Amino acid sequence: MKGCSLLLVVAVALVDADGRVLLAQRPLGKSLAGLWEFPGGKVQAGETPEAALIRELHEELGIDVKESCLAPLTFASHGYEAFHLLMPLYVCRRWEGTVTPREGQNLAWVRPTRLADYPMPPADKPLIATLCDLL
Ligand SMILES: Nc1nc2c([nH]c(=O)n2[C@H]2C[C@H](O)[C@@H](COP(=O)(O)OP(=O)(O)OP(=O)(O)O)O2)c(=O)[nH]1
Repeated sequence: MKGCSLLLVVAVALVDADGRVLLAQRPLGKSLAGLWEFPGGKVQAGETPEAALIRELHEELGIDVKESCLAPLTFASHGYEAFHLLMPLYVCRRWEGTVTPREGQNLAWVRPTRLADYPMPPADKPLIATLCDLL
């Protein structure tokens, strides 16, 4: 394939005490607007995936997560038009603070078996089965 750039994005399945997973709706004006995704974002140059995730969770949701509370779960690999997305998905059941939509995004706590009710980016759809099996 010619000129395919790899984009590294890190994301997390935050799981609450009832076993529900947090989804965030992508705001209007962004790519994939309106779709429901796992919190996270792009890994910046010089950053580890874990550090990027901890930073994004603080910025987007106002929570503090320790690296030891992040466990690798699975990953997405998906070819979008403009780039190929490689997205490790961690699981996290422990954090400090209250989940708050700091960027005005809609949030939903969703049972794994109901994830398919929420329209997600194409990269995320194959992750649902794994979440149902492993959470
Ligand atoms: N955080 C997150 N991003 C996802 C998921 N699924 C998926 O395809 N993505 C894509 C959407 C974006 O192209 C990229 C994440 O970029 P980002 O969230 O940090 O940046 P952004 O909204 O400004 O993205 P963009 O408008 O520049 O495309 O990964 C997901 O479950 N969580």
